[in-house]
Formats: sequence, structure tokens, C-alpha cells
Amino acid sequence: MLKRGFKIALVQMKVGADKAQNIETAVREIHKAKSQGAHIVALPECFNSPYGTSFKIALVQMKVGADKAQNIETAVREIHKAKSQGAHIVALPECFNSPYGTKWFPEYAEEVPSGATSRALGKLLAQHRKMHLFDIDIPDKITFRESEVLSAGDQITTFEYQGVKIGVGICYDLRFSEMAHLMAKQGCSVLIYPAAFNMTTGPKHWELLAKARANDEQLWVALVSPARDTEAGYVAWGHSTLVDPWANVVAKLDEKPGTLLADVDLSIVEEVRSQIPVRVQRRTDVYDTVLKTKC
Ligand SMILES: O=C(O)CCC(=O)C(=O)O
Repeated sequence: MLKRGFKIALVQMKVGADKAQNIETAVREIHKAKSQGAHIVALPECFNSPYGTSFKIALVQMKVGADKAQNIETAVREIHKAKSQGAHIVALPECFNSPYGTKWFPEYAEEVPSGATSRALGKLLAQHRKMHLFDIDIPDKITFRESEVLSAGDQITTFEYQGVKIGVGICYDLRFSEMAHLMAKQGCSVLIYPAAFNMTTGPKHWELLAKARANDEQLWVALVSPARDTEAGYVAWGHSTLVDPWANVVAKLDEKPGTLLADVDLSIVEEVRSQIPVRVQRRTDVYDTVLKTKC
């Protein structure tokens, strides 16, 4: 007698940033389903990569002034504009709602998430408290002591968007490779730093540090600055920048207001990590035992 019907297997598999691993999982599950009698095996959409192979990021280099409500309005308008242009993730500069300077922070500070800025932006996914406060003194150039009015955070901050893990640091945090390393170890493929470098350290270190972190950790790095305002007490360097895991600058703004909109191709993370496998070549046996005791 002819038996009608067939067995179908729907594979609900875990999809991560490692493409080869995703393919291996898919093939293993297909064989498993077949050995259990499946005639047809279906895999999920984008089973080989978390969110297709890329997403669009927008870095909003906005003009920030003394009018807080106006700053928030600008931010919201630019987010909508970037979204209408296809952005999946939109990043704003450090202190986008207030002029940058320790004397302003107490006046512009808000509770999170009940304050006006959080309310205007909507659902809170994660909250990062700057871990390294900007306390520097370069004679005749720039002296800044954030620790006079701010207290530092002590947590790594990551969030997930469509299976992509993204780490967040603020400005001076960019200088600390240990922090980027921990975020990479937690599975990040992208690090975003809202920042506001200045006219002394900007030209020296802004791009260098973005490339350094991208190269060290083999991931995407995005830096987003306010636009330069030469009338402001603190003059921001601007130059919002996106660097790929090969440490190439793929897009960069100048100092004027504008939005950098670009694709973040996640397959490059895997490409670099498999071709230059430093992640599995670290001599932690030596660093942690022999050298740590000497240094
Ligand atoms: O590291 C720098 O040069 C600038 C840092 C900074 O402006 C900040 O942390 O807000």
C-alpha cells in the first residue's frame, strides 16, 4: 500500500558570529534529522550569519549647544532621518544633550531612565557608565578633571541587536585596550565609542586609537563626535570615524555637522580572525605566570 506523507525537520539552531561554526552546526543537524527519518530538512533564515552579513550604522555628528531641549530635538530628528535612510543602529556623540565641560554636568545631568533625554529616546537597552574618567594635564594645551564632578563606572557594557553583540565605551575609555579586550572576549563584533576628543589629542590619537582597538581585537570600531564649534569652551575634534577589522578607515567625516552612514559587514570579522588567528595564539601561559610575577 502506498504510504502518503513525508517527515519534515525544522532545525531551530543557534546562529552566532562564527560563519564556519554555523555551517558546521547546520550540516550536523541535517545529518541528525536524516538519520531520524526526515525527508525534508529546513534551516532558519540567515542560518550562517547573525543578521545577514551586514547592517547599516549611522554616526550622527551633530551640533551641540547650550539649549538642552534643542539638542534632544536635533538628536531625535537625526535618528529618524538615519532610520529612513536604512540605518539599523544610530549612535550619538558623548554629551549630545549638553555642552562638554565639568561646570555644565551638574546642571544638565538627569536620572536614567526617567529624565527628559531618556524619555525622548525611548526603551533603554543598556546603560554604560564611563569607566575611565578624563583626567589629564597637558601644560598650555588642555587640563581636564572629570573626577571632580563625576564618579566612574566599573562594568563592561554590551548589548545585542539581531544576534550581533556590540560593546559600548565612552571617549577616554577608548585609550584602554584591556577594556576593549574584555568586550571582545564577551563576543563583541563591533565597539561603539561616543566621544569628544579635542584639538590637542584629536589630531594625535583619535584615528590611531580607533585603528589600534580594531586591529587588537579584530572587530569594527565606530567613533562618534559632536561637530566642531570653535565658539565652545571645549572644541571637539569631530571626524566621526568607522574602522573595519583590518584596521582600514572605511568612512570618516570632517569637522562639520553630518551623518556617517555605512555598512558594517560582519563577515570581515570572521575573515580577519581566521586568517590572522591571534585570538588562539595568545601566550597567556607566559603572560599570566612568568611575566606577571616579574612586572
Ligand atoms: O582621550 C582624550 O584625548 C579625550 C578624552 C575625552 O575628551 C573624554 O573622555 O571625554
